[in-house]
Amino acid sequence: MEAISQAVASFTKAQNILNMLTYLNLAAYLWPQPANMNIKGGESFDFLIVGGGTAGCIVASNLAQMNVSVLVIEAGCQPTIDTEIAGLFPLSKNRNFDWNFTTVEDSTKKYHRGGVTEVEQGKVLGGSSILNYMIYGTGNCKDYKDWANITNDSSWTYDSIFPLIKRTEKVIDRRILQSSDVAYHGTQGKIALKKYHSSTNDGFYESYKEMGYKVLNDINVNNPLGFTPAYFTISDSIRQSTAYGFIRPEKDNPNLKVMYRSLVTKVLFDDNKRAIGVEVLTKDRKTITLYANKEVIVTAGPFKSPQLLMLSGIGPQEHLESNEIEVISNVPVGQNLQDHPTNIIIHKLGVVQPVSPRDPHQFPVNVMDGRVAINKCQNYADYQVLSGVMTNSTLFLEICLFTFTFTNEVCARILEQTANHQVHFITHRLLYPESRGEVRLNSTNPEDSPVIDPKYYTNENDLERHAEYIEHYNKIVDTSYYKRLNASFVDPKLESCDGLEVGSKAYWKCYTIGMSTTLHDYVGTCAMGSVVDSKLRVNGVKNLRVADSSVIPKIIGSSVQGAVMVIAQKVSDLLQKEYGL
Ligand SMILES: Cc1cc2nc3c(=O)[nH]c(=O)nc-3n(C[C@H](O)[C@H](O)[C@H](O)COP(=O)(O)OP(=O)(O)OC[C@H]3O[C@@H](n4cnc5c(N)ncnc54)[C@H](O)[C@@H]3O)c2cc1C
Repeated sequence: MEAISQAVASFTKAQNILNMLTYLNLAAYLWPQPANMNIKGGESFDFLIVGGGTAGCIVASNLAQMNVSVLVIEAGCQPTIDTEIAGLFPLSKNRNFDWNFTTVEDSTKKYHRGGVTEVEQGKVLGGSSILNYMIYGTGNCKDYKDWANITNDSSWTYDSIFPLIKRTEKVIDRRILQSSDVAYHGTQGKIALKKYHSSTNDGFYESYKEMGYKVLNDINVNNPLGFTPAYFTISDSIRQSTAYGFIRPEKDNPNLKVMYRSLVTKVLFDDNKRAIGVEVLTKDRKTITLYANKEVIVTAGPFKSPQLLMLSGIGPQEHLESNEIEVISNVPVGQNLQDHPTNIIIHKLGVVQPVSPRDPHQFPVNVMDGRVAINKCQNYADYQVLSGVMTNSTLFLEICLFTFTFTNEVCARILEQTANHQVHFITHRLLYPESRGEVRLNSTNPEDSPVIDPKYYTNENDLERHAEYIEHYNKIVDTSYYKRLNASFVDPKLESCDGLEVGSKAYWKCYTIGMSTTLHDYVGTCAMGSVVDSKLRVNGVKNLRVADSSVIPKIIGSSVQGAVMVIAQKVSDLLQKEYGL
């Protein structure tokens, strides 16, 4: 426990130093200057963008280049300098640019601080692309075929959206650029993508080959299954947030204005249910009204977009009426919440390693990305494994305690068993969960957090499948490389699994729940096909769209930020066409 106290103390100290840096706002020159002082209530803009997050920055930048006036209203601040340094991402948690949400009490989070999931979400220009883990993926053909089927709109198939992926990406990885895999990526976009190649991982790739999996230069629609170095939204050690990639180059564009620390509290409608503007609680706590000549675009993320719609009268009738909100459109806002249930697995490697110093400019682990299908004829994965070697127990504790918020006891028990050894740190995700959670209003106060209930594993199949897949992956401990390393699975000795034989089916089920966590891939709460149509227009009203992670109707088979960027590019094209811009 002494190691835990030390880790907590050094983590807190580092965060305090960074918080002091935040006040100096050293990176302010990179971003649009705050328009707060110049904007008075009653003003109008062609487009109002609610939330300058991952999607909002792309939409705002695209529209501003089309010669229309665009106002981004962002609840958070300008990005601080430390958020740009890729390796500092674990320190972003619980800072003032995180909404600091928590889920309802959750029986799958018994071994987490507070018995809940701490849900991080960016409250800053760039949104969650400022504090995410920078792993990049766009899903596979099946994902977009599912979206096209749900919306009955073939413009969502992979072939149709590939130009949007290509337009966003700027692959800078030399091995991809020199291979035929480059055909599946963009090289001229605004989000630079890099892979970390490291000989440390060679033995693991040997193990994967021995298990019958492909080791690939790249995972893409041509080669959807196998293991490869993960893509990161990092270039020259700098996080490639959408604020950095899309807004920074437009910072002096007179068409683009940004209000910071300003919370949109309501979308306003005329008698014909046409969205005409928004009500805003400004930084100095004045309530003002701003108008949209053309449309209001909501890009406030998977929790705040549904909350704002419900506060504005768009949502499930019964829930709105119970909150005494006048119903403008009765649609299932807040339902259909999805995330990839994620599990942590630790393998102790028989390699003793002196603590290696950390380089804040590098992602702290060389991550391998694996996509595995149980049925080898299937062309999409059932589970994804993101893993890498940790050579530093301080880093392990930081990730265990703060990133994944396991209890001190669980982290200490793992540490005891792995002291001074390298560990293979594995995150194992169920890619296609069937459970559906929900987001509800806590109250009619827009400053309150919404109620978040992910309902992980409430569909029995999810638990059965995830436990089976974890057992399936864990067979890696029988490979020659693992034997040579004298490597072994670390049992976290969860009280709820007492008496179960390690490796038995019952054990894996118990383990799956006990060690479950999240990588924050929340989607689906204003889903296409039910809340919005395939052109992202909110059903039952006019001139209002939602265009962020919340419109994803079915979660994709990879990390989600690439798909969020696709959605933002798509809505920009739709607006350009519809308004002849
Ligand atoms: C900690 C973390 C790690 C992650 N890691 C990865 C990863 O490695 N790879 C990956 O692909 N995905 C990852 N994700 C998920 C991915 O980052 C998100 O899915 C994506 O960024 C969501 O984009 P968005 O535009 O929907 O919302 P956001 O980017 O969250 O943007 C919403 C914006 O709206 C603002 N806002 C909200 N309400 C209001 C309001 N009422 N008024 C004004 N402004 C408002 C917010 O402050 C925010 O800036 C991670 C997410 C988190 C939180």
